[in-house]
Amino acid sequence: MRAASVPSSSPDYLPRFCSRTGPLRVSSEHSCLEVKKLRYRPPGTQLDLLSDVTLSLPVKSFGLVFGRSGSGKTTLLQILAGLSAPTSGSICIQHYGSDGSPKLSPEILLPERVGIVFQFPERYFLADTVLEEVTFGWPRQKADSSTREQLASNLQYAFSAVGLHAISLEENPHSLSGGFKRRLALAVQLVQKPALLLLDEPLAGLDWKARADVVKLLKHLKKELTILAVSHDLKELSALVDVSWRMEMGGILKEERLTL
Ligand SMILES: Nc1ncnc2c1ncn2[C@@H]1O[C@H](COP(=O)(O)OP(=O)(O)OP(=O)(O)O)[C@@H](O)[C@H]1O
Repeated sequence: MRAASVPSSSPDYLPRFCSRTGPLRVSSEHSCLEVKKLRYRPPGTQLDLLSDVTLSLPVKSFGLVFGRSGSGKTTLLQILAGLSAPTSGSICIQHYGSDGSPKLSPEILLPERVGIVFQFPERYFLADTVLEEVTFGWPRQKADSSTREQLASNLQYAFSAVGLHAISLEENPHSLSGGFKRRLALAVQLVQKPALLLLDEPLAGLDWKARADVVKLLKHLKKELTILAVSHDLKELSALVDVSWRMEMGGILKEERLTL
């Protein structure tokens, strides 16, 4: 739960975040995705693509990273998704008590708990049917009954979360409309029940109707999920954004309120 705006004299240990309505703090028991001093220098280079990136995103909220092309936004998502190892720094979930102090040690966020939807995800569809696309890589014969039940329940959750019920499971993913392809790409990640969902330009390449549908869907999803998106579509996503950061050239991240 988020409390109203607090005076600047509030203790530093209370996590604050920037929103469209001004500085807010989280006042009851809560958890945050916390990225601390993340630095990334690709092996064999002398160039830091990310420089001491630090951010805090309350769970079940929507964070947005924006900034110029080439500033390092996609690199940040790739590191958070575990696709490349950071040179230094940490990525954790920290739980806080109602007094604002950390409870227990931070929980390291493992890559298997992070879902990522790349830009133009439909280009990476592999299967001939919607069902195969969502269940790609699942155990076929050897799963025991409790695993099968869990997988079925995850499938139900993912389809219901993205509103894919109207689509036949036998449909070819490539024959879906642009908006439904994007829903399918989200379902492929949601079926893994991620603790963090990363989105790279979630509206890119969609027509106005599909863009509005995806915004509506993300608004619904953020009630249950922690979402961090990278986008240039600030105006359309602004209604969803709880915290925003500008990525500057050299991979320097600064919290900054959206001004539209
Ligand atoms: N492995 C690498 N080695 C060296 N430079 C790299 C490597 N990967 C990316 N870069 C460079 O790092 C910079 C940041 O790239 P990145 O794709 O993260 O930027 P971006 O902010 O997402 O850009 P865009 O908005 O155009 O997608 C770019 O200049 C890119 O060319």
